[in-house]
Amino acid sequence: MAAVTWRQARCWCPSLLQVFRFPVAQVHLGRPTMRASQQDFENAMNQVKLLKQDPGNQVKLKLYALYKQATDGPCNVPKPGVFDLVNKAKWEAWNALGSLPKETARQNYVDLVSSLSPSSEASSQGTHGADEKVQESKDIVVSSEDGITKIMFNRPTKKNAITFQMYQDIMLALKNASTDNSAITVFTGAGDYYCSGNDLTNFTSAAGGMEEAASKGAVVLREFVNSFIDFPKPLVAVVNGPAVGISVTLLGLFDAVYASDKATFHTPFSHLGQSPEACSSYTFPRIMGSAKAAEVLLFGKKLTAREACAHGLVSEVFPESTFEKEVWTRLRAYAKLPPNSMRISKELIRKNEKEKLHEVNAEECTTLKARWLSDECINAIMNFVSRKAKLGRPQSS
Ligand SMILES: CCCCCCCCCC/C=C/CC(=O)SCCNC(=O)CCNC(=O)[C@H](O)C(C)(C)COP(=O)(O)OP(=O)(O)OC[C@H]1O[C@@H](n2cnc3c(N)ncnc32)[C@H](O)[C@@H]1OP(=O)(O)O
Repeated sequence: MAAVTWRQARCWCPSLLQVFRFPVAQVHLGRPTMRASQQDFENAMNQVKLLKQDPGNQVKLKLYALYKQATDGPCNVPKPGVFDLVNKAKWEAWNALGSLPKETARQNYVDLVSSLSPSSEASSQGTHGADEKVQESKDIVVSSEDGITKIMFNRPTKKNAITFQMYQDIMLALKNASTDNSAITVFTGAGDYYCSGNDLTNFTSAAGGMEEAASKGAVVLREFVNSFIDFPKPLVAVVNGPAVGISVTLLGLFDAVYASDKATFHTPFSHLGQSPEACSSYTFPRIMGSAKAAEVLLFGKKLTAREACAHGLVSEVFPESTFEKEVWTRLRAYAKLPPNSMRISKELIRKNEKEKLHEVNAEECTTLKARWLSDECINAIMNFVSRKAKLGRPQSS
């Protein structure tokens, strides 16, 4: 429906840059709380006016929506009538942003404008079209095809363990995916593992002392998990093999989890002297009941894919031989569903617990920061680094 309306709108009004006037003078912004400052935002608005090439109607609609969200907040004006095609298309684009925070909208606006400017056209961020790589980074590969943005852990020789840089790349990928043309976003892993969790050398290789690394780690982790809590589109995990640590706990924030029958789910936090993250101290008991969650989070009980499915963490398990084919066929069909409807439904589902999730995330990060400085954790990491310990093997003291 939206596409038809938009096509009609385009016929009626070829120059939508004129229709979407960006009222710079009317901007009243609060104190910026994220990275894009008011100045960045205003610069971006000016940059839009200087664009040499028409960015296309889709992009202009997106810019309009982000601008309105950043300045006025969520759309709460009446929907224009069916014959007011242009304003209806603008309203729909704005409304689709749901309760996206003003600061995030402002940041996304700045990012989108910067991706349109000539200097960044050749940069690594790409243009979010169909079937193309949209983000180049060594260990996180992002591509977009058939309405699906795929974010792939791509460090198979290290079982896709997540480095500090990969946390940053994933946050950027999610930010881009939240406003790109795709309907759904999918995480998966390259090679035999889905992901072996946090790279245990993140802390040992960090510059500065442990105290500094732990403080930085807590900040990065909080921001990282926030980007999953706030992600507005359907988020799906295609778990192709074993998953460990944070790659498991994050699944509680996904909308659907499809697993190969060779996948396993392991959260060995006590073995590592650590504590749960990614809101799992809240989501896991809700998903699987407190008794099973305790086994998993306190005692590090590894779940098979079928067990994880029986306990509600996994949506469906597929035989390894047909896993990729079946899952991607299904996802391509899901990606054809009306995107606004999916976003709005997700927002309804998440709305009532978003605040709680942010609260839990903050508390888990504070707790983890202290854990990372504990002897229990430092010993466990040193044992791993010096090859004395691996999951499943008894730990030396
Ligand atoms: C400045 C600080 C910035 C911090 C940024 C934010 C921090 C956020 C932290 C969030 C907290 C998350 C908690 C967790 O995720 S806990 C889980 C951590 N993961 C593990 O404990 C897994 C450790 N790995 C293993 O036990 C085994 O490797 C394995 C996964 C069971 C696989 O065993 P297998 O025998 O099949 O294979 P190898 O052991 O030979 O592995 C191949 C190589 O991969 C390296 N590897 C694997 N996993 C990790 C890992 N998690 N961290 C670092 N390296 C890993 C392994 O060492 C091998 O490397 P090699 O070939 O060079 O020896």
